[in-house]
Amino acid sequence: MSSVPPGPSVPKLELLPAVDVRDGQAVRLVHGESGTETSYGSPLEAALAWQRSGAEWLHLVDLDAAFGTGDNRALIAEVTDAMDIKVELSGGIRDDASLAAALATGCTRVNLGTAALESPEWVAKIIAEHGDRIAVGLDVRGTTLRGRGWTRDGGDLYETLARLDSEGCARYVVTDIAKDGTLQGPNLELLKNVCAVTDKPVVASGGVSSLDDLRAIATLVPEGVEGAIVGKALYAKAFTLEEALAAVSG
Ligand SMILES: O=C(O)c1ccccc1NCC(=O)[C@H](O)[C@H](O)COP(=O)(O)O
Repeated sequence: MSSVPPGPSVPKLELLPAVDVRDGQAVRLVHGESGTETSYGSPLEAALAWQRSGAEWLHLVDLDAAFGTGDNRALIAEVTDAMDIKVELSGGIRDDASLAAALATGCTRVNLGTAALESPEWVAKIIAEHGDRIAVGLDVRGTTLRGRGWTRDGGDLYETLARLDSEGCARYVVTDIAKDGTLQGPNLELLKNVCAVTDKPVVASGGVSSLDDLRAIATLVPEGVEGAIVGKALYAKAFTLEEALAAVSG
């Protein structure tokens, strides 16, 4: 009787299936641009489906809050409450009120973007207060950070990273906007470059299109990549979440 040899093993990579919410619907954008939405129905149904498939994390984004076109706060709280898994919340968390609402959902951590660029003193304060519950999203075009729903330039990636590191930021979520929602593969070079200048864990985001992309990201675990967010590829059924989890289970 023949047996199938195991494939090449890669280090375990955390996977964070994404639910991005716009106007009450689960959507995916291209390059994070407002107006490029493809709708995938109920955010709660999408999140429950990822949980049923074995996800340990959910990456949940309030796009309206990120763009400043309103918010989906009640729905985000409902989805988070329905999860038995860890939840990372992103989108429009920029002041005490939005932070308090996000943390009150019981999410595991929040992901700050614009605030890290525009309100450095406040961000230093909340990093000191909340430690590991605060991650910072470093969303870049080239090496220029983008804030306000990725619509405005917000400074240099490496200068900002050095500042946040010195303030004790626990984790970074790194997105190459040019890749986001495009199924063109992750920017591995960017991930390596960020890992080279920080000892803090990095979560990769944007562009994952295949199981091989996930395996390629997993090869960067020894350099500091901890996880990968997967959005469009799951909605487009490029692979199943079960397959993805098996591919990078270590
Ligand atoms: O996270 C944000 O705050 C945000 C703001 C504005 C536009 C997009 C934003 N997030 C997008 C995501 O986090 C995606 O879910 C993630 O990058 C997945 O990308 P992909 O796998 O390429 O669909």
